[in-house]
Amino acid sequence: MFLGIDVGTSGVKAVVLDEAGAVAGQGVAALTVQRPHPLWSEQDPESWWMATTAAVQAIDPALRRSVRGVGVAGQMHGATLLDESDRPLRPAILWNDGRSDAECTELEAAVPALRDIAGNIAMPGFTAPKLLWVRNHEPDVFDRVRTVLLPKDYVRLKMTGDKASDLSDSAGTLWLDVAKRAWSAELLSACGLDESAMPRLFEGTEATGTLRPEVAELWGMPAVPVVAGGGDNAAGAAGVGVVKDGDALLSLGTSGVIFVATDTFRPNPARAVHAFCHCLPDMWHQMSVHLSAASCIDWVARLTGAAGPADLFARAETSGPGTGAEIFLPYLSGERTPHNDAHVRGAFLGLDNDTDAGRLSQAVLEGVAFALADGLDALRDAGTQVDRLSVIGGGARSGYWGRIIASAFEVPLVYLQGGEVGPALGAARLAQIAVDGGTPEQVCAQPPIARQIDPEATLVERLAPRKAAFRDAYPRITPKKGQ
Ligand SMILES: Nc1ncnc2c1ncn2[C@@H]1O[C@H](COP(=O)(O)OP(=O)(O)O)[C@@H](O)[C@H]1O
Ligand SMILES: O=C(CO)[C@@H](O)[C@H](O)COP(=O)(O)O
Repeated sequence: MFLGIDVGTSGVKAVVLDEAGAVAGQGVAALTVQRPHPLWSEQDPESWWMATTAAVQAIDPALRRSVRGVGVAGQMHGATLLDESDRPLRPAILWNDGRSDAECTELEAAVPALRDIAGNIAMPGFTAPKLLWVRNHEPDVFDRVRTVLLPKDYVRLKMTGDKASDLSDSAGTLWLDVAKRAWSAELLSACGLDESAMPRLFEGTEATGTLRPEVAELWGMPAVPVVAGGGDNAAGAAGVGVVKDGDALLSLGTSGVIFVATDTFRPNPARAVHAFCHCLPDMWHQMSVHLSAASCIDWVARLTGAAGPADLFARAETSGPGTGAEIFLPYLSGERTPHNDAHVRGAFLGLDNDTDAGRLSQAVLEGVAFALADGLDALRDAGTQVDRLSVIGGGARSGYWGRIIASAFEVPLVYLQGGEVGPALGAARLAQIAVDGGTPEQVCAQPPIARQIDPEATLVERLAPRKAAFRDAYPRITPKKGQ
């Protein structure tokens, strides 16, 4: 048995895989996001640790006793700043925090080679500009920073006592030389840091330490090896067999992500396409990243008084896809791909006297699909072909949303067993490689197909003018780009 842990934004998911690689048990524990000021998005690192323990303890004790290795995955980019005693100095600044726009400009000016080394535009979601923001705005905190960790690596520190990370997650800091798979002294020094503040780097398939005896006892399992794991998207890719050049997935978590595995480092920062290491050796990936995807489901459910995602989908279905006048722009936290705009905010357009909760809900499902379709186009403009997508994340629970997305993309969607908990599944598979051996192709093979959703000709036709109206709307709602 192998345990995989995913420190997501909405909650921690823990799964146990059996010898055949199937999900034998799982536990979840919710997390909340704090937004004390406009543009800010934070979580308390201690809440990750408490939720991780709760999620693991929710798994059947008999399964836990059989665990032979643990893998960790998690939300990327979050700046977790520790003092000399490894205590958090402030709440972690998350991947969807937009406060560090000015510091992105500062960083690009300080290191003209940044886009070549890091493979990406400096965007506020990444870790490096957040550190510059702390240096500029909270110098007392900055002076006391001894270690910077990513969310899953803070949980690892609590699990094993080791400061370690994998390359897929570390690439999202903007301090990694992504081609060389090593920290870049030049990028670190532009933020007043050096390698002594950074965790040791491992491939995602390598063990980084062993569960501390007191944690093993708390979790009811042996003191087993802990593997490096991956950022949630790369680990999700390992979970659903996105391991060869050109394999692709769509993640419908708090964020929406289109991830394409590549066998070489192919930076193409135009239109905010990301290029990072994969969590598998000698592999990289490209991504389009959308800051609000399934989170919009929870948001509109709250707004319209729906009981939760399932109720929301039932309401949306009553109005039917592609029929309303309403258009939704899902930029509740700003957007990365393709706009790189931390300041844009969401909007509903085309409201009329017939607008009701069902039509608003339907517009939200379509608006997220159109934003993701913009990301797919950005990847295609970067020369990347996508012929089909495996779906992972909580949003994979809805076939109705899948119909809308497949037709907005004009690309088939494949749903694989365990896809809803893909990053945790992948983390467990990486632990299996570290403990039992085997190649990524063998251990991280594609799970059995649960269903496939193809584009529907009539829906493609109905959505096309709505997608065009969506695209026209962005310049009109943002003074920055629309002037
Ligand atoms: N039945 C459902 N249909 C569609 N989406 C759902 C359903 N149940 C939960 N979700 C969505 O799943 C999201 C959480 O997905 P998850 O992959 O766990 O995100 P994260 O990793 O960011 O925490 C929630 O925002 C919620 O809207
Ligand atoms: O910022 C990114 C990727 O660059 C996000 O994908 C985060 O990694 C958060 O993931 P979820 O919580 O939505 O799974």
